[in-house]
Amino acid sequence: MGSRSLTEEDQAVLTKPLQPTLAEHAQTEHYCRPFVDEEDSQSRSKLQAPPQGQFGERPSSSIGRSTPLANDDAGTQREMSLDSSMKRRRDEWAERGAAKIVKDVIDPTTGELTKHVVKMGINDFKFGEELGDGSYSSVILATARDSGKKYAVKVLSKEYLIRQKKVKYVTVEKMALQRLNGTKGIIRLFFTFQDEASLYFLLEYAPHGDFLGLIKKYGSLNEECARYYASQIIDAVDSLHAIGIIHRDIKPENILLDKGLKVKLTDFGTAKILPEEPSDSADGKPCFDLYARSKSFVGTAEYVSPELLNDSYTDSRCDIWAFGCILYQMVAGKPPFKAANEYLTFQKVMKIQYVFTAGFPQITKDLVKKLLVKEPNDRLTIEQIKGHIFFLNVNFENGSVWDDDPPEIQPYRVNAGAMKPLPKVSETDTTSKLANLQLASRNHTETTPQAPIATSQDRSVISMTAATAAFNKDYTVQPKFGSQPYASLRSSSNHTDREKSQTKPPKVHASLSPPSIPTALKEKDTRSRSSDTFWSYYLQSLDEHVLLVKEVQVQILARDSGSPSISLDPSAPNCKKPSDIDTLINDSGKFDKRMLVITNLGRGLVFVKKTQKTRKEHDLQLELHFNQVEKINLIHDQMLQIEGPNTIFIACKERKILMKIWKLVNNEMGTKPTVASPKLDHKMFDKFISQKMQTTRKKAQAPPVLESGKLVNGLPSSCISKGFEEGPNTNRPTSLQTRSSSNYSKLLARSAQMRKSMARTNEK
Ligand SMILES: Nc1ncnc2c1ncn2[C@@H]1O[C@H](COP(=O)(O)OP(=O)(O)OP(=O)(O)O)[C@@H](O)[C@H]1O
Repeated sequence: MGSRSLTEEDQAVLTKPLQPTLAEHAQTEHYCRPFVDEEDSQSRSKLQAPPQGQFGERPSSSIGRSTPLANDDAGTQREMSLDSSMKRRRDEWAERGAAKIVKDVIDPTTGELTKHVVKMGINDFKFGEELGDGSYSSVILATARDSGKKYAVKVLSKEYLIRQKKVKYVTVEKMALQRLNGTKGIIRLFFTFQDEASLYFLLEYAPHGDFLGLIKKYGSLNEECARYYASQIIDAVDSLHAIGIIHRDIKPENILLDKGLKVKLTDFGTAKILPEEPSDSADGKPCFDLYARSKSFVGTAEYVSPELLNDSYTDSRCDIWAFGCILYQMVAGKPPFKAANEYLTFQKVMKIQYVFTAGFPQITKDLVKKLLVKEPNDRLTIEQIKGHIFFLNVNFENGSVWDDDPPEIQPYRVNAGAMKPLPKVSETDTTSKLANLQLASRNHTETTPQAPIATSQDRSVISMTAATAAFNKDYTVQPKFGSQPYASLRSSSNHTDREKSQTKPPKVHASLSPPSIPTALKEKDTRSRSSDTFWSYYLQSLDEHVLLVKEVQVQILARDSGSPSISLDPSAPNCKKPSDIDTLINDSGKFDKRMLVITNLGRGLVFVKKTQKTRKEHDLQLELHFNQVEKINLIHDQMLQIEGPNTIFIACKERKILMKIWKLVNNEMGTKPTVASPKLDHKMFDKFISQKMQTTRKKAQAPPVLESGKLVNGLPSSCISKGFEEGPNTNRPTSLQTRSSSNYSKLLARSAQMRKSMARTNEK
């Protein structure tokens, strides 16, 4: 490696933009003061640049990052062994690569303040621990030798940048940070310098790490903390946009916490710097087109906006989408869109497929719902966000957002206050902030989250904008049919719950204990507390997407006279929209029909209408019989595909529900049923799943594919067999631009095409 491999053009790109001009440095002179004094600077400019071994060697890291070692004895020894030509090159770089800083110096004889230009480079700092590493840089703690002040130095290997064609990101990052210098909530860039092998960004040090670390440490943040940080994040985003910069990769890892635990946005490598538009505004403020579309495939899967995936463009509203994801994550402890791999995450984002965790605070939920909206035009604007009731007591005008100390960091705990519905205001009260924001909310079109799957005509899939759940505590509801626990109903998609359900046999409750019914609903209809009314309330308050609501024919037999059965009636109409559920409820608030409801949280509910007073629901054994089922596929561990005249997909988190259905459908196909034993079922299913998982894992990042030509996660399997060879699925999401973006673009384009052609085939 080394400079010889660089073309002149590369050198020009790398050298020129990264050398701040005197004018640029003049802005930062007051920050430069700690580094040098007059005397030092003179000698320092003559100092030798670091030896090749220190900064010029190929790094051992697989991605080829260059990490400066501490300037220690080892370095001195290596320096002794340098040959003279290397020393000469290094000296040249010390001169050429140093930053020129304008510095105020008091003349000792006259006492006058004069400006001097001094050079600052690698030898002015002592390097310490690595603070973090990104996809194309390492960030190292550096201490100024003279003042002892701490800085974060972002080190980028020139060779890696060129090889990976990332030079433009560095240029963009520098330009964006220079434009933003001094903006509240943005990490400060003091200056940049370079040596033969690396580029260095001298950044303000954020000693409390990144926001992801904070969320992980506490698991989640309570509303007060979430509000405190959300107000800073949105205010920083507002400032960015006001000066024509779109971040495009906002995520918790790119939000640092400074010494006062306040927000500092960082990592502007994939930012979009907007050109200034002609403006006739009287205030003379620069004008930018924040809706100018850009086609770059940048961002991070979990925070990427749906318009980039669906329509291949983004604008400033992608930052608002990311803000919505982060707000959700603060309270829920995990991002709203997360799957086993990026492909599946994209699928969720494209379909706005997310659910609120149990007990998610109402007001925060309202804001998140209005941010995670597919159509960018329907997303709240920053102004509307600041006016949302979530920020009722936050004053964005007087600087208190940045001046106030952070509250004590506490995780979110469900509390009665958080579950209160949004306060109402009168239409006539237009003076208060509350009124404005309520009216703004009213005018805002609420977008219905879409059903997670929508590819096959045959599939009976509907989506439901769920009304707010009012589950004050996590609960386990276990309807008991006969001696066997049948379905475990859980209030959240919480992993812990799931894990528990996978390792322990399910708890058996004596009777079905209902989740708490929202007070408002209780008031609305107190006619009946019968189980069917309960279920209707329950369904309406689910924070889930209903995948299937199907009328069923029920034949209930006494326990001792054989297996009772429930069969899906293929001729019975499917519910097409959520309000259809209401049509199935009669005047006295009871279901007229028998229904099977499958939801995406694993609440595969079978509502069985009691036919005889004497018979209790929990004494029934249920079976599902699907007429003319041709084939049943376990698409992955949470989804069954049942093929036949009515092909349906059933998504369940609860494996035992899938297991039961799978087994019973198999039975319908002629396989002898095994003796129903929940334990046995679990074992069999565990075995099946672990085999499935092993095969899946072997296929690296590719989503599970069963057979070619079959739909997998809503897409033909042929679409998804390639393109995921890069990058492991780590806990810390990585930016997309660091991978081969063409893979994703191609993949998405191909899958869109396939979906279209499948839809056409279905129509025919
Ligand atoms: N100023 C700073 N102070 C403290 N730590 C920092 C600072 N800048 C960066 N870091 C740490 O280094 C990590 C990587 O930094 P950064 O995101 O700027 O690198 P990158 O190569 O641009 O990453 P990405 O993969 O997101 O593109 C951050 O997540 C953070 O933990």
